[in-house]
Amino acid sequence: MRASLIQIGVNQDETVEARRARVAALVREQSAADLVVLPELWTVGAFAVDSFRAEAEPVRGPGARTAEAMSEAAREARVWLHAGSVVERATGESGETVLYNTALVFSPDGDLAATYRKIHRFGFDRGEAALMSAGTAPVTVPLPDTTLGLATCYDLRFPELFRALTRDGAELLVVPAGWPARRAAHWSLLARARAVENQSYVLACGTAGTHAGVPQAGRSVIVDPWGETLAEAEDAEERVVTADLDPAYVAKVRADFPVLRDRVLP
Ligand SMILES: NC(=O)CCC(=O)C(=O)O
Repeated sequence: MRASLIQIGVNQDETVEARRARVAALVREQSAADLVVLPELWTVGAFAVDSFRAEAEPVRGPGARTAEAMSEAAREARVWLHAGSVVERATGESGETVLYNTALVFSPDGDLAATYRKIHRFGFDRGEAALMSAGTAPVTVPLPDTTLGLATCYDLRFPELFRALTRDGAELLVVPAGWPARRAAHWSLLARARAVENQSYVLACGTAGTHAGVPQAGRSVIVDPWGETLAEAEDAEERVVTADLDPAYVAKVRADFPVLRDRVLP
């Protein structure tokens, strides 16, 4: 199974509309892959919090511009597409507008197979944490040969989410992100840690460029269930990171070194 992460350059000299069209073309170029992954909030920029409200969009129906473009790109390339995340505009219980940081997964037929609303919002009391609502449910997505577990950026710091995904059957943990260069060391370390402790592949796709004055780490990485790095972007330029994964290797690592069996706490 071939996985390609597209480390999108997110710079504010490009309009969201132009970036959406450019990214759709990049996805279509990846027709040799089985699974393509995009980063977090690549339309607007994960740190461009002042634009979140204006760029929010539904994930289905009229006005779902990113979902529509990504569905079409997945169908044309015939790939599973984790399209990163968008600022989702939804309606709350009292009819008010609420925003979520929502990841989208499309099948090779272009169907929206799953959505995941980011559970851990970044910013402490500001930015995303103040503007967006939190998701509440871990999400796994069955593929023909494996199961994806979904997490987004800051979620990477919360091992209990990954353990819940593993309990739910995940074997490929997919983490779109807009991770800043300043904390690049944490990114690489945590991606490998989540792979080793869950004996899973980790596909962690960051952004390139600088948005809202925050230089991005890039360094998208694919780690195998033994903690070996299979492919990694060496910098924060826009590039594609590709590796061949063997879904059966997850079961082999878990059987040969059965640490998950020794869990004591739930
Ligand atoms: N967009 C994010 O979730 C950023 C997370 C981050 O900067 C960090 O965890 O450090």
